[in-house]
Amino acid sequence: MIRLDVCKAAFRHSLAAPWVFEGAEFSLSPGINALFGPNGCGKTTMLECIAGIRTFGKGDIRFTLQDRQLGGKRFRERLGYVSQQFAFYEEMKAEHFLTYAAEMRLISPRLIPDRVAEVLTDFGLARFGKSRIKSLSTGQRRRLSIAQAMLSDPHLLLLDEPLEGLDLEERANVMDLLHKHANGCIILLVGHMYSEIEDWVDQVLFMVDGAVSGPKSPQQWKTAMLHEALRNGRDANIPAERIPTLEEVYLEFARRRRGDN
Ligand SMILES: Nc1ncnc2c1ncn2[C@@H]1O[C@H](COP(=O)(O)OP(=O)(O)OP(=O)(O)O)[C@@H](O)[C@H]1O
Repeated sequence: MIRLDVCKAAFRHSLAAPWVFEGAEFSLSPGINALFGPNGCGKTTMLECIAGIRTFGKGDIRFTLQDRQLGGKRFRERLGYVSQQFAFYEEMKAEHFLTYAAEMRLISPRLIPDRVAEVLTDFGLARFGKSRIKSLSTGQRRRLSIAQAMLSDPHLLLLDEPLEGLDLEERANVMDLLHKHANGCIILLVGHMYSEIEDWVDQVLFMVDGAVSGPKSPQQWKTAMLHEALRNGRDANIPAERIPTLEEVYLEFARRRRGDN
């Protein structure tokens, strides 16, 4: 059993600042989980707090792996994190970069060459192992950034806008790769590609005005919104003649959350 619980979590940048989010409470299990919300609502901050880069002002996380709660070093060993502005050593060749990243993770030296070859192949980069990072395309770089996070086979993978700047085909490639690794790993990604990635996404969280709602599957979000629209005599801004898209559900959810009727 693998599970991440975020318990009554809150964050603010200083004692004088307002809470970015407060009372956030949700549980995630293996699969692809997406955290959606408007610019500046606190998605990156939430990932950084879960990763331990920032500290919650209130609340906590619990990470459970096979009935054992892991914290500190043991938690970090199970964690992969790719930030929005992932920094590379541009002059390094891709395989040297991965070897270096594996050494930093204290992977046993005798296992490193095979593991590096494995992730290069897994992420469709086998023929770019000897290429300098500065010569890779945006999509190849993005795949390399996720590949380095997968080196230690994490059970929790946090990805900040992993599809940013990628073309349609590359976005599908990255989502396919994530789907392949989602069995036995909690993947939490943040971004703005709602309907476009919903076929790959198992659970969705919405973050609006400092509160987190969900997780629910895209289907559950749609059903919930349709039920609510029926209950309220269809005052909702969602179509009557077809199943709403995830974008429409989110926009309606945000409108209601803000009391903007
Ligand atoms: N170092 C900082 N000091 C003060 N406020 C900050 C700092 N970093 C971010 N913020 C504020 O915290 C809030 C949350 O920012 P965050 O980057 O988490 O949002 P986001 O939802 O990831 O946004 P986006 O979708 O644009 O990436 C924003 O209002 C932002 O202006």
